[in-house]
Amino acid sequence: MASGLFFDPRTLIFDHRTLLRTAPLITSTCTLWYSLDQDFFLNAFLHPNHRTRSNEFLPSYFRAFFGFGTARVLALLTLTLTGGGYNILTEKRSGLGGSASLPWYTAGTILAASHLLFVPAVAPKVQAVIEDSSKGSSTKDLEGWLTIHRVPKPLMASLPKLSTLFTWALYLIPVYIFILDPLVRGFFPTLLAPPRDSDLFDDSSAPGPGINLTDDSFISPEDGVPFNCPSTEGYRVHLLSREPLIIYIENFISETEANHILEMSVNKYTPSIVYDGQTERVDPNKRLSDRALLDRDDTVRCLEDRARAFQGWRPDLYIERMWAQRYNASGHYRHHYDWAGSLARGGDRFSTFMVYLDADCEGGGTNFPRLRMPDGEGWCRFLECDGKGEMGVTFKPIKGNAVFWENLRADGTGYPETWHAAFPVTKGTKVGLNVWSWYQPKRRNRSGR
Ligand SMILES: O=C(O)CCC(=O)C(=O)O
Ligand SMILES: [Fe+2]
Repeated sequence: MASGLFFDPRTLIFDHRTLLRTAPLITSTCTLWYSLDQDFFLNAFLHPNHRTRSNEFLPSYFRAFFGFGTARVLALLTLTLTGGGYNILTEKRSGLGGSASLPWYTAGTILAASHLLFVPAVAPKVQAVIEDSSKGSSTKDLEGWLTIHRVPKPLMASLPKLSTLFTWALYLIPVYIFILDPLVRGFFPTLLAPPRDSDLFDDSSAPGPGINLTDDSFISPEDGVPFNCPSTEGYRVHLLSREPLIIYIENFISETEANHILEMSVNKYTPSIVYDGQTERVDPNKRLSDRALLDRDDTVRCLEDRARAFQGWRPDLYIERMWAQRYNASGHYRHHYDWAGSLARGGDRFSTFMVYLDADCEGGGTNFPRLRMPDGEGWCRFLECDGKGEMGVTFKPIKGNAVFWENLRADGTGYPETWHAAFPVTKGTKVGLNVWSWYQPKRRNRSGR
């Protein structure tokens, strides 16, 4: 369970996992540094002014130097392989959030292990220096050994060998993904902020390719069609986080409503798609589920109404047409944001209700790796509390309940903490309902009217 053990600015994921994620980078940095130092200090023996005395002195120096040197290199390599292996295993086990970093940890660890392949090449040269096999020209053997440790001559003779450099660079990438990127987003949100509303919605500018919030195949307009809602509504709310706002809602939807939606969608499912900013496609690796667009009957209109009321009938919010999402065994949705940073293009998903319509399953929790586990024991009714090495907060799918969160800050930038996933369903079926509210500020002219 995330405990804030290591580093915890602004509730990002800085805990003991952070330390373990950075471990291979730290040890491979030490190896790189050691390699640079070794090259620097041993090269002094090759200086023409020292060479004659070096030839005499080097074998005995090497006998003293080499025991410690080898132990240090092997210890660092063992730590790198252990750290790399640990990250590979945990990323594989979580199956999701680590997906982006898994190839880098794997490549870095394979490359680190491949350093052992150099042993047959370097061992005879080192042995030759130690035993002074050349009888007075041990600096030649040293030269041969150092060359193996460096980038080949035509490139940069003073750099350590490429595999050491590459190992280091490969481990840097997951550290960027998990630590540097969230840090930058957390502390400098304005760097990624879209232009101000007054710049965006200037009537004098030509309309760009926009998200069409008047398209009723996409948005559920408030069209005045009358609808009946049962009078027995009643949900209980529990505040998980104020910033970003995250509220757990018990009984957001009644059993009758949930069953009705399950029935109306049963014959309408098609494979879910992912959108990469340009195209929509089915990608079972990222998202394995089926989805069904819901007709706007009384039950659905009641839910739209409930979602609007829950958000204080906030102006400029538009409820997206609702989709049921069905996950069978091994169904999942990898970590993602529901927001797209698309305010500039006409709107963005301001908030999400993740409603559990059916939860006759094992697994399938909704995971937020960048949230901190709240303290109260009471949360264990709704959250996975047994740890299992997972990160952040995982909501258990419970029929009728919902998780509500706001995706956007007041300035329109997305919250990095809302990075979330549907963990794989391991048994049975889970059906979720997405209720997304789009935000589109009213167009203003340049004078701000
Ligand atoms: O099913 C879940 O737990 C989350 C689904 C989700 O994040 C989505 O559909 O955007
Ligand atoms: Fe989502």
